[in-house]
Amino acid sequence: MATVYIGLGANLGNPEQTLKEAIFELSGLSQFARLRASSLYASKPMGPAEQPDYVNAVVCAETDLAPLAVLDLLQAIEHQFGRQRSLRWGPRTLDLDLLLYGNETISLPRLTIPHPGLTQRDFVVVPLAELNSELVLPDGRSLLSVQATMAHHDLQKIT
Ligand SMILES: CC1(C)Nc2nc(N)[nH]c(=O)c2N=C1O
Repeated sequence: MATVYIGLGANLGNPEQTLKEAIFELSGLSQFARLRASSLYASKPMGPAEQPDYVNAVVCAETDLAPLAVLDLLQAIEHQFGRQRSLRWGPRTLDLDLLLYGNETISLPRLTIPHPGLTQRDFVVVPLAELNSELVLPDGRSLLSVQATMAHHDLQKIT
C-alpha cells in the first residue's frame, strides 16, 4: 500500500460541481482506499491570465496500484469528464495530477513525482497541508516550511 496525493483542478463549465463529482467518482473506486478530500479553493489562474478562475482541491488515498497505473486511471477519469488534451497551461474541464506517491521520487517520460509545480503552487500546497500538515516531501523538506516560504495568491476557501 502507498499513500497517494492527487491534485484536482478545473476552470471550464461548472468547476465546483465538476470537482465534487470527480471526488465522488474517486471515492467510489476500489483501487483507492480511505480516500480523504480537502476543501475546495478558488484562485486566479497561474500562468496565462486570459482564462477563467480555477477551483482546486487535493485528495489522498491508499492504493496498491503502481504509479503508472494510477496515472492511467486518472487520465481515464479526465477523459470521462470530457477533458481534451488542450493547450499547455490553457483552460481545462478537469485536471487530475498525481502529486505524490508515498515517499518516492519518480522521473519517467510520462510521470515526474513529486509533481514538478508542487512547491510553487499555493492552490496545491494549501489543500495538501489541510490534509496532512506534517507531510515531509521526498527531498526532506517539510510541507509547512514550503508553505511558509512560498508566494501566496488570493486563494479563497469555498467549502
Ligand atoms: C494553467 C495552470 C498552470 N494554472 C493554474 N492555476 C490555478 N489557479 N489552478 C490550476 O489548477 C492551474 N492549472 C494549470 O495547469
